[in-house]
Amino acid sequence: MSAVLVVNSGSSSFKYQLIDSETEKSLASGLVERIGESSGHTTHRGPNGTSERSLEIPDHTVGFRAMLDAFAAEGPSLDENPLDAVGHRVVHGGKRFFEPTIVTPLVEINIEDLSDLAPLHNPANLEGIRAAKKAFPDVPHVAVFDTAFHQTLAPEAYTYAIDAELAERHRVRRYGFHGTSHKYVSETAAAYLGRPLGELRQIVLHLGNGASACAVDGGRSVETSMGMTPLEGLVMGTRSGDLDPAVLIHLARRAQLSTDDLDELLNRRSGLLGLSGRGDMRDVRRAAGRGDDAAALALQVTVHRLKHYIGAYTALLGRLDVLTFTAGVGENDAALRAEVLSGLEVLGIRLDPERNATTSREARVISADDSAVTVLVVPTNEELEISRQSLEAVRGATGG
Ligand SMILES: Nc1ncnc2c1ncn2[C@@H]1O[C@H](COP(=O)(O)OP(=O)(O)O)[C@@H](O)[C@H]1O
Ligand SMILES: CC(=O)OP(=O)(O)O
Ligand SMILES: [Mg+2]
Repeated sequence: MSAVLVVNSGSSSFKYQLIDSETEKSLASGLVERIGESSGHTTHRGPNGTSERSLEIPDHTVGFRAMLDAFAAEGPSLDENPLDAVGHRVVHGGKRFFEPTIVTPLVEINIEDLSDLAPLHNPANLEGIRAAKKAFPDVPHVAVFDTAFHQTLAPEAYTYAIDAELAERHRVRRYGFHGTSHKYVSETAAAYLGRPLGELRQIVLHLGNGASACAVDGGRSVETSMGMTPLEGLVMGTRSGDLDPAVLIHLARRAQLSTDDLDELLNRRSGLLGLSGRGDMRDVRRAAGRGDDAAALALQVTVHRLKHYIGAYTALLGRLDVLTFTAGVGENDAALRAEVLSGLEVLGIRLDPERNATTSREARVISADDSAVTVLVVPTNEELEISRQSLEAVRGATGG
């Protein structure tokens, strides 16, 4: 059996999955967490169940080694499942990368060059690539970019209304992110409903630690809420999402915040964390349930912003057929889904409370039978999509 190893690196963690190249079955998956802290943690799910270890993981190279140790100790054996490719999630591909791309030294330089446009993500993605190349020097490594799916945005959607020449020189425009997830989820939604992708107008809400909305017309991304960087748009775990750009100017002048301070503030100390002191939605919800006003407001701001985007994207699409929730919060937080959709009957959206409250790991309908818009929960699987695209790239390169 041959397989694809997929690495989804974040700033302080990475997720991985070993996926059978023929059957697409997940042979193993896991998570390496708290990289850079003194007490790192690995979770590995293989053929013998789940195993966990705590150890110091100073960087991604050590983290990658810890993952290989878990494969060696718990299986499945990487010798018995030779790798066709290692697929890497890379968040920012700029204007250059639209396709899954075999990683060469030049590609690495380009990914590094885009780091200032995705400071939480691209440096970590690159560290993961370098660690993986050291461990598997003879296997093709493929980068799959979050930005790729949004290459179909029209100029009026990707252009910011600032000095055109300055914007061009500094690559300032909307790129959009979570594209691998938006693509996978919108295609899965159409297949699940047995309706032609080309005829559907969809909104996908990817609500994880990072969060973004995407309007998908006939399978093409036509608008998305993240912008030049993964900071714009929805309220996220630690990121602010939308705000008046003059807030930055004001804080620079009045609170003497430097550009690095502002970067840190908006990317790492805002969103749910900034509003309520907690960046994890489960903690925010628990606190709100106990009567914590700051947590309740954080939820209200999150919900208000989501309604705003659903309305705007329905208008842009001209009609809405399918609305899908995905990622950690979208898949699991039934209360949030109900809050977001309440009052949206004007758009033809009617939730079925019982269907919404059901927990499941499968794609499912949560709208009422008389809802004009079909509302779904579809678990995302960025790793599966990356493995598919990695195999395509490798087979394309070898003409196989
Ligand atoms: N049962 C749940 N209810 C609410 N939120 C949840 C639940 N389970 C997970 N989450 C949220 O999902 C988020 C992580 O989502 P995920 O898609 O894994 O994000 P990322 O890939 O960005 O790390 C966490 O911040 C957590 O708040
Ligand atoms: C692009 C992005 O925000 O990714 P994540 O949600 O994994 O942080
Ligand atoms: Mg994610």
